[in-house]
Amino acid sequence: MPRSACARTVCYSHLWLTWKVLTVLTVLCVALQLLGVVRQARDTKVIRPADEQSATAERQDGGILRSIPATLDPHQRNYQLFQWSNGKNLDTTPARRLTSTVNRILVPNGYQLAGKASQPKEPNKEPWVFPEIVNQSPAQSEKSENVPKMPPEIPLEDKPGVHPEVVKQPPIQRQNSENMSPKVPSRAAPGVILEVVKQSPAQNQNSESMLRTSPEVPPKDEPGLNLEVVKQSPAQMRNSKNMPPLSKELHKPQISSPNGIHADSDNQAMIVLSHDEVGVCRPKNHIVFLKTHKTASSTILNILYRYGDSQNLTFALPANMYSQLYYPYFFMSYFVEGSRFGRVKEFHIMCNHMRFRGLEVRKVMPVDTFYFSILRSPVSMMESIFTYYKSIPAFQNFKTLTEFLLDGGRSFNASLPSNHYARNLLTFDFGMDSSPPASKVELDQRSTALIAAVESNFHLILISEYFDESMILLKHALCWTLEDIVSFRLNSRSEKSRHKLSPELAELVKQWSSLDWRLYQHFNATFWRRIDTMLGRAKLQEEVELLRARRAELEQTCLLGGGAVDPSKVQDESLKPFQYGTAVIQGYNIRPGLDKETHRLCQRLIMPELQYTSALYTKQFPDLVAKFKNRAKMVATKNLAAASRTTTRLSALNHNLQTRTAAVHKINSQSITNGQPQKLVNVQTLAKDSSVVKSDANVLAQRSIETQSDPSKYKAIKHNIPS
Ligand SMILES: Nc1ncnc2c1ncn2[C@@H]1O[C@H](COP(=O)(O)OS(=O)(=O)O)[C@@H](OP(=O)(O)O)[C@H]1O
Repeated sequence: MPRSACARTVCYSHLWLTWKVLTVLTVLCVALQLLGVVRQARDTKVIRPADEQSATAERQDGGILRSIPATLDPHQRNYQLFQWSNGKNLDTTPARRLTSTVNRILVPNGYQLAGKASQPKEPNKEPWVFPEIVNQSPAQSEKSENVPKMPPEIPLEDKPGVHPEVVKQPPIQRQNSENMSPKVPSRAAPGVILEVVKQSPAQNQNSESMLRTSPEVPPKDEPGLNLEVVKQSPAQMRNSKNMPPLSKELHKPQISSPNGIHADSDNQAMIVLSHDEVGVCRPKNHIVFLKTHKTASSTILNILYRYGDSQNLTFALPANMYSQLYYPYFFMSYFVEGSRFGRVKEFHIMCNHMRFRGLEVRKVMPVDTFYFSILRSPVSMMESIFTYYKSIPAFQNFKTLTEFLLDGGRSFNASLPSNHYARNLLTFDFGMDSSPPASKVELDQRSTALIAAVESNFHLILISEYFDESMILLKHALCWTLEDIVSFRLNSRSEKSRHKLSPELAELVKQWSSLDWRLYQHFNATFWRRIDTMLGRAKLQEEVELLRARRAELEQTCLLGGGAVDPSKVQDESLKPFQYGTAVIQGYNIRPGLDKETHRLCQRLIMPELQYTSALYTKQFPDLVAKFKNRAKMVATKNLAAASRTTTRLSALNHNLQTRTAAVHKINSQSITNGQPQKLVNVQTLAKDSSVVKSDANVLAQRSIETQSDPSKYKAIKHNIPS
């Protein structure tokens, strides 16, 4: 073969080989790509509901659920990954999330419980993170103009008794603006139906009951479980026979947890919450209680205060000795005293009024925090609100709630300060948009979003109408004792300031606060399902009776007259409850002659919110209180000096005035003698000067008296409502 032909053959064979290899590689690539597409499609199908829920919740809750900022510290970041991780066996609602993380409860991704660090991780339980959770969303950029940049320091020189928020408060309308309000989901609305999809097969058996109580189903047309619950009278509530019908879960086989609590085998959230890996019931000490308004929340606050106080736990108290966490602003971590500069290393309990914003709360509280709150029927709540907040613009011009409701909102201006109290207050407190939905479709979408947001941020929602039952549920959730949850009814109106609403007016309230009504209906139903799955009615009734017996015993021991009295009859001024609006808030008198220990216990049981908050603040921050007192003293001294200067000026002016008056009189009498007109105008000017100086002196003197008194009283204005 000629050399050239030989070279060509070699060359072709190489090319041929290369071509063949390339062809094989191409085919392989295409095959791999196809495989990838198929797998992705399958995965997407599996995860879509949860994905949609977390993504939609993020959009809906208007700042409660945001994407995870890269700037968060690893501790916080890990918690968030835990919160919204879309693991195969994790769920977004706290209860099921907990169920699916047995032995690793409330431990973020990658974290191991103490003493278990060396344990191998269970790969199938390792939650994986959905990419869009990590990427920052546009919603992440804070709408900071809606919240104060720093806790507004109270300049003591400023108007005494006036809460700075009254002055600085932006129109509530701004807080409800689109920026902060949850967006209505564009994709399939999350919520109950999606939850059913995500449930375990056993849970799915109960999907019928879940769907029945879904907010998608109009409550009016559905005489289901929740309505039966709602319709009960207080007398019925006390009788177990009249409790809502048992939900299906009760008929399923139950297992006993190590401490004897019965629980459904596939729904162990409550057990998991309070038990560690070896099943030991450990009292929970990291707690957030969203203190909603007019829902018996002050009674719960007292329970939490007593528990934390007796165990020397640290409360996340409002900065600057406020009584609320700068409500109605959206909560910011720096509203908490000691949260800045790492002054307080660990907070245990956060429970003062706030407008909830989960992301900010989680910056303050540890990862294993238990979140709970309480709801009350918007109907009885509205009656209470109207009496208590009578001075807000919405109610000012109406003599009765009936008149207000019959007006149908014609004179209601949502943008006026404090008017948020008048409509969908629960929704507002949970940090959501409380403006009324424009249509039934919007109501469906927004209430679904609201419920989803509450479910994803809270482990337990209690019901005020079933207060004692709620306390039993809470006791098990926190692994506390009966003694820990016993309480006296606080912040309660006397009978004479109560007005019963007719069924027709009750219907008007449900329409007026339609979001709150949906929220209440949903959680009323889930409350009873919780009872059925966690305890069973018989056990619940047994424990409720024990609780009531203990309360009766304490009432006999502690209370003079055995019960509540009107504020005018409260003997110890320091234990008088805060009075507001046209409500008459009752208090208690302690029986005399008690031993020191019992007296102390009784005193704590009846201590109203403001006084207890102030006492805890003083206990936690004695140095700051001393500073406040010093500042108050300094301001008082300054004011006194100013007042005395003014008095000196006043007497000089008076003297001057007398001299000038005498001079004017002299001129006038000469004028009269000479038959000329009097120059009275001079006298009037002098008198005016004198009265101005006098009133200045009075203001300063009053201010100095006020600032000399207890600074906590000076600042503890419970409600930020202009008088
Ligand atoms: N244990 C118990 N069970 C049932 N209801 C109770 C309980 N304790 C307090 N209350 C009632 O709760 C209303 C006061 O609620 P809050 O303390 O949340 O009010 S506040 O927002 O802190 O001002 C107030 O309601 P009204 O009396 O209707 O105004 C209280 O009577």
